[in-house]
Amino acid sequence: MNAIENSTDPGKPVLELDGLSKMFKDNIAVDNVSLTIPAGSMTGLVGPNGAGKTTSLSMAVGMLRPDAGTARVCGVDVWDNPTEAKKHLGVLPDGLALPERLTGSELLTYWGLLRGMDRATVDSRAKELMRVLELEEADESGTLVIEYSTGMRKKIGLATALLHRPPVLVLDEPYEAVDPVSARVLTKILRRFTAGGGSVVISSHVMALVEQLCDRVGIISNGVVLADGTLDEVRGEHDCLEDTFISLVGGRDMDEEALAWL
Ligand SMILES: Nc1ncnc2c1ncn2[C@@H]1O[C@H](COP(=O)(O)OP(=O)(O)OP(=O)(O)O)[C@@H](O)[C@H]1O
Repeated sequence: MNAIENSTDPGKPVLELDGLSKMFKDNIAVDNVSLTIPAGSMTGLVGPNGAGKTTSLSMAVGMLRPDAGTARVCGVDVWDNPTEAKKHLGVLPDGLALPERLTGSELLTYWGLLRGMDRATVDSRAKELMRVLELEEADESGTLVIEYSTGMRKKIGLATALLHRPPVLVLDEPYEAVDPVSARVLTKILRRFTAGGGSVVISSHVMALVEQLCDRVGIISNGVVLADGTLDEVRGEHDCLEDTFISLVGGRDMDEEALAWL
């Protein structure tokens, strides 16, 4: 597979979330979320803690069954046809569920073969990913994934998402715990990926990062999408995304009396 086979007509919807909803007991975590992600775009999903970002993304990629609504990737329903849908997806979930008693490159080999990739392609891509993501040294010293730091786990998770070069990447907080040098590398990788026709959805709390990286943004709060569109559309007349975010989500300050014992 190469970038051409995996790219889609620019602007064509590649990820379509329609009316996704999820309740945990009596808590409405996600309430009728609909989002359309066009090919070649980089979309940032932002929202306060507990807003429903992870729940929405988990339903979008077939990791959590919605109570209602549908998710389609490249036209394939994620729940009706999960095997086909997952071929089009690279996913960095919140918290990795990976075999951990392997080195990074062993994990990538296992992952690639499981996805039906040929051995030579898996080997060369795994080697390159390990080098670019600066995990090579850990690999050479035989470090197992279970011994990785939080940031290293994030990077190996990204490598598994990228390995089969899917057309759509869904990454839950990919920059969290990643050092600044690796963050730059990651930005380069994601930019190259979208320049080649790929589409990316990331969740993040860092408005400046989303503003710098993404061309589209969705703001979610209490399980509801409050705004979505191009960065300019969502920012509207505000100077920056953070101002839009606070005006929609509501800012709150700590009252002077709180934590007086500190
Ligand atoms: N497995 C679960 N069981 C019960 N409640 C859950 C579960 N997962 C999430 N929730 C609840 O669903 C709501 C949305 O959580 P979610 O993790 O999607 O938010 P988030 O926007 O990703 O938050 P954060 O930015 O803090 O990671 C929260 O109220 C959370 O407590």
